Order: sequence, then structure tokens, then C-alpha cells
Amino acid sequence: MYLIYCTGMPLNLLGLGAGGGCGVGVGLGWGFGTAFGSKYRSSRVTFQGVEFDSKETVNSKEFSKPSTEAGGARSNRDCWVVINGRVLDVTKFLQEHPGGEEVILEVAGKEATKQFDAIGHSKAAQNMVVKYQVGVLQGAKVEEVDMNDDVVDTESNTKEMSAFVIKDGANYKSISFYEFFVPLLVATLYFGYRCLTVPHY
Ligand code: HEM
Repeated sequence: MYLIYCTGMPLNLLGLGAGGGCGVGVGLGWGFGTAFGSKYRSSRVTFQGVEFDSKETVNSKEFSKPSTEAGGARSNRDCWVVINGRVLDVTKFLQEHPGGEEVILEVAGKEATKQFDAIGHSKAAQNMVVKYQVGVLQGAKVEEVDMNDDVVDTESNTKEMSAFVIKDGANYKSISFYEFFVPLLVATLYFGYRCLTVPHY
């Protein structure tokens, strides 16, 4: 009798383990996701390590010629280029550039719009340009960049993302509540079900 009872216990414990594991796993995953998401929940968007503001806030200092003011900068310690009328200090970006630093150094201090466009840079890359803007070329008409575009860019969606985006929502608090309690409820129900259905000898 005693032996049979002992055999039943591990079964019961196994039920508890499976039930608890499922609940805790889902709960922790969702809970952590929620907490982590709330920490970064803002109007800022981070994509591949680059943070974009929702509004374009850039330096609008005017430069007369890329070849004089921006043009002295042709080394990997000080490298500026002009793309679509924007004067960019890309010194810090050189080593991060997926296409290598050489290609940018070749056009350092120059108008690089043609070369930039010729590559067919992704929308994300085009938006990234703003991050390095230190001014605009005098008389140049600079087009506004829609920062929200990059997150729907299909090509970029397939690339590695270092962070995720959670949009602001009025009812996110109630969502967090459900995210936490629904897995807990599921685990409890499962555990209850196991307790009732596993035979006790
Ligand atoms: C601030 C300026 C620039 C930024 C932010 C930038 C960003 C990027 C990014 C994110 C990529 C990865 C592919 C993509 O997402 O499109 C890339 C690739 C590349 N870029 Fe740039 N880029 C800049 C300037 C330039 C310039 C001026 C040139 C050429 C003179 C250039 C040449 C290339 C090449 C050759 C590749 C590799 C393309 C491939 O592997 O298919 N980039 N760039």
C-alpha cells in the first residue's frame, strides 16, 4: 500500500512540475517582456542599435561648400560627407558601416549623394543618415525623413534587430495585467486538472 502510494506521488509531483513549469515559463517570458518593454516604451525607436527620435531634430547649421568646410575631413579620424544636402560627420560611423570604411573614405569631404543612391541603400540606412547630420549645405533643399518608415521596411525586417518597438497605448496597463494573470490562471487550472485526474492509490 505504502509502495503504491509512493509511486503515485512522483506522478503527482510530475504533474506539478509540468504545470508549474509551463506557468512560470510563460509568465516569466511575458512578464519580463512587458517590464522590459515598458522600460523602453517611449516615442523613440531603436533599430539596429541606432536610436531615432520621432521628430527630426537635427543640426541645421549651414555650410557653404563641402570641399572647404567639410572637405578638410578626409581621414578616419575626421570624415565628413554630403548626402542629399545634409552635411554628415561620419567619423564614428566609419567602422560600423556595413559596406566598409574604404568606400566612404573615397568620398570624404565630397558630395556623396550619387554614390550613396547608387548602392540602393535601404530605407533604414537612408534614415540613419540624419543621425550623423551636423548641418546642411547652403541653399540645399533637405527633404524631411519619415522616421516611422524604417520599421515597416520589409528588407530590414529580416535583419537582426537589437531592440524591439512597442507603441504607446492608452490601455497597456490592463494588457500587462492580463499578460501576467492569464498564464498564472492557465497554470493553476492545469495543476488543478492534474490533481483531480491523476489517480491516487
Ligand atoms: C551616413 C552615410 C551612410 C550610411 C548611414 C550607410 C549605411 C549603410 C547600411 C545600413 C548598409 C547596409 C545595407 C543597407 O541597409 O542598405 C550599407 C551598405 C553599403 N554602403 Fe553605406 N551608408 C552610408 C554611406 C555610404 C556611402 C557614401 C557609400 C559609397 C560611397 C556607401 C556604400 C555602401 C556599400 C558599398 C554597402 C554594401 C552594400 C552591399 O553589401 O550590398 N555607403 N550602408
